[in-house]
Amino acid sequence: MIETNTSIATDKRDASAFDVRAVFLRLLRYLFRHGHLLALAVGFMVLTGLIEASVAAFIEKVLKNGFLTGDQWFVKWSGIMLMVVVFARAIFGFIANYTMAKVGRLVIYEIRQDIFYNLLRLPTRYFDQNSSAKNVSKLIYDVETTAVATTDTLSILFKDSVVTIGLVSWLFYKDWRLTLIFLLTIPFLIGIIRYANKRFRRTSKEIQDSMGGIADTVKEASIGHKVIKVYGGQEQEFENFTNANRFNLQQNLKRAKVSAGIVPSTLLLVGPILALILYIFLNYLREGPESAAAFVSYIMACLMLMSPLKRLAKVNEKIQIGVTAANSVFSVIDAEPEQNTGTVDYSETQGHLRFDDVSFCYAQDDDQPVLQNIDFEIKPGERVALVGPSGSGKSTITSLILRFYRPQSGVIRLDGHDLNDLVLGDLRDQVSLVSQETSLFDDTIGRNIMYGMLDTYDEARLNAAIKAAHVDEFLHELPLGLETVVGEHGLRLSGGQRQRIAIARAIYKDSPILILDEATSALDNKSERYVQDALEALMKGRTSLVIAHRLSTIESADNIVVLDHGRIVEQGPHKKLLRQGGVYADLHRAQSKNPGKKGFFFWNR
Ligand SMILES: Nc1ncnc2c1ncn2[C@@H]1O[C@H](COP(=O)(O)OP(=O)(O)OP(=O)(O)O)[C@@H](O)[C@H]1O
Repeated sequence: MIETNTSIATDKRDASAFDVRAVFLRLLRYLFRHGHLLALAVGFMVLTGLIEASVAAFIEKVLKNGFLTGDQWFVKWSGIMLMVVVFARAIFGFIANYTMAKVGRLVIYEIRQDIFYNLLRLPTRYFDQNSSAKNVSKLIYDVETTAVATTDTLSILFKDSVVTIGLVSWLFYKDWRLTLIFLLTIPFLIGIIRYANKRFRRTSKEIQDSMGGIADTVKEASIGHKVIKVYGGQEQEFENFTNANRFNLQQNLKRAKVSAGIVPSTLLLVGPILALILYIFLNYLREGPESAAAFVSYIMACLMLMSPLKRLAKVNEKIQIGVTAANSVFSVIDAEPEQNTGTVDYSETQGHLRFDDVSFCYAQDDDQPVLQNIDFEIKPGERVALVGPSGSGKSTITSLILRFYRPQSGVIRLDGHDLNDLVLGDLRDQVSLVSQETSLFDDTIGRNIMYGMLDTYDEARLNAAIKAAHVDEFLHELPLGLETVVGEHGLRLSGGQRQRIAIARAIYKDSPILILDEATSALDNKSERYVQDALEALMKGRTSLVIAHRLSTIESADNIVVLDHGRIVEQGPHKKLLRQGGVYADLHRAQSKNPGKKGFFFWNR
């Protein structure tokens, strides 16, 4: 929650720090991709506007030709004329509204496509800094707001402008002096709009951020619902949610106040002017019955002008809302994707990995690097184990191999090539990862095992992976077998079952380099033995980097790299390290006395 508040506070300062014009033009470019539809919508809006604007003239005709002079032709045909006009208005209105809505939906579709396309290519750092809930909020709320506000703006600009121009022309035609008086209100209207603009831009940005805050809290409460129950965190979570929800309410109320204030302010301006017009008409222009028709038509036109004028007065609100949401949306589309400048096309690695004096920190301004002067190698087919207390940098080393991050200094080489020189996709094709958090997708077991490799479907290979990872042991108990959908994050499976699916995925991928991070931690003893056997077989002949908290599983490793505080404190095979009598030997002794303990709780510092 503290984080949410902080980010909101930071964003407050940036609320208007973007180029509104540039964002608006960019938004228009999305609309102009559907130029033909837009032209159709605008064309019919103009026609609809013209029809609406002609109502005042028609009323005058009805009063004059119908009531005063009793023109027979008019009396006979006026009903039909009215019907034709109403029908035309209905049909034109339908075409205009539907086509504009279609343009809006297409823009929403395309912006979402662009966001998600880039999201899949963003560097890991982006996800470290932006919560998934905020991304969801941008994709759903901000995109919708952007497109709806933009299409609404266009509708107002084209239809209401035509109605306004039509009615104002009619007013000028009837009496240009009175109309000039009426138009005196315009500069004041512009003043009100300018004031509202500023407020809107700020509150719109804050509303978007508060939506992200709400999404964050709900996501955390859903994912952590068990912890919340066990530790009685309901009150704390509810308080977090209340804060986010209240902030959202406050910002919405601020916006509503400005929004609700615009129309009354315009009415306060226009009211006295209308009274003045009434006074002038009744006192100076009242000449015979014809002037009554002209007066009714004139006042009608003035009153009819109110609605489009009000909407035009609020068009800036729409633009501000749309542009602010668009700015948030474009920030994801513009976020720089992972650097993939490598040119070495390297699809057949021998699996020789080497760290040369590698140092790394997550944030540039960190005083203490997370990894310092890391030097070790894994020759083709070798197995190297990383051990060390929690936070010593083991997972970070695996992240660097997969190039989720780049080291600040030193070089990591694969078969002599700097990893940065390799084509990113090629590098990752060479590596399989089974990590602590098993990432399963809400899809079937079969598709989870072949994730990203569906085009390589090979039944025999799939069955072999299922067998080797002991997935078959629980598969036959599931009525739908491989077609069983695992639920979000695989929540409908046990931890051990999830991990076996992840191992099967790695086996199916059959890549020359393996990274196993706590690969068997979620398995019971029986399954673990089976899986350990499967992994042993799998690791044979492959370059493997294993992070295991139980030393018993890595005794046979070719090299054991012992880390502490991001530095290698010793390395060598199991026996050598025991003989050396250093930290590894201490740890081994401690774990032998407490075979149940898996972690480095008693790490000797
Ligand atoms: N994405 C990140 N952003 C900033 N700091 C991070 C990030 N990931 C890890 N760290 C920090 O880097 C250090 C090393 O973390 P790492 O996950 O590599 O340790 P580890 O040895 O794998 O720990 P464990 O055994 O608990 O998994 C820790 O201090 C951690 O707080």
